[in-house]
Amino acid sequence: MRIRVINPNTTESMTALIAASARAVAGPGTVVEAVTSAMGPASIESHYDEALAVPGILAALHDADGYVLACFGDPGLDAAREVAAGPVVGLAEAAMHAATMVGRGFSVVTTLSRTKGRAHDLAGRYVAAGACRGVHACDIPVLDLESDPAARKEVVALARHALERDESDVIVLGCAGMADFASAMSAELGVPVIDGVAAATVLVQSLITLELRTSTRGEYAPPPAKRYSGLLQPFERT
Ligand SMILES: NC(=O)NC1=NC(=O)NC1=O
Repeated sequence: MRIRVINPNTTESMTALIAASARAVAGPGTVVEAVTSAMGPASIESHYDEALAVPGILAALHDADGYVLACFGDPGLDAAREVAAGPVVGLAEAAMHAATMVGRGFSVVTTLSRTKGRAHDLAGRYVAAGACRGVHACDIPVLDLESDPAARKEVVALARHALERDESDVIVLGCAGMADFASAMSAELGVPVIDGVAAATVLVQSLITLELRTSTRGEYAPPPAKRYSGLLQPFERT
């Protein structure tokens, strides 16, 4: 099977990080193709960035049996499900569901404080009330996670604080850029630390194995044919 892992930002080095995390959990019969969005923001740290990341995501939804949206804000997830010919899973969706299966309450450790509301909104959509005990931001910009040597230590310290403050028992990493922190953090903290890239890859792989794809019966039916003009003209559907 082929899983296309889409980095919705335009930073190639993050795509490489994401690819490594996805490939580490892919099964023997699974080919992971990681792609970088051809257009949009260098990183996604606001509603504006999320909005401008969606066209690049939609343009990448082809040539695979299933798709991972490799950004913790799950940008464009519902739109992607209307057009993709295979299952589509977001990082937050996968990580939060996995967290509820290995603990009673999880804390999210994410990047900028301004993205905390989005994480709360997604938790409200994906998991039962009370499952997400808190969302904490390290206020390290997404692209600095890779370049700042102190970043991992700060994220670990914040996760330790979150576990105590929230009385939670699982950590969800709130950014694809933290993917390579998960296993070392789990060993250091003694709790499950969930990387959404790995979780989403395994979930998409499972859905494909179960021969499950997004239902086209109702809300996720293909969009009605219509004209799109200007820069979005290539998205025209006939
Ligand atoms: N909460 C986040 O930092 N989300 C993200 N922004 C990106 O560019 N990739 C992410 O995963």
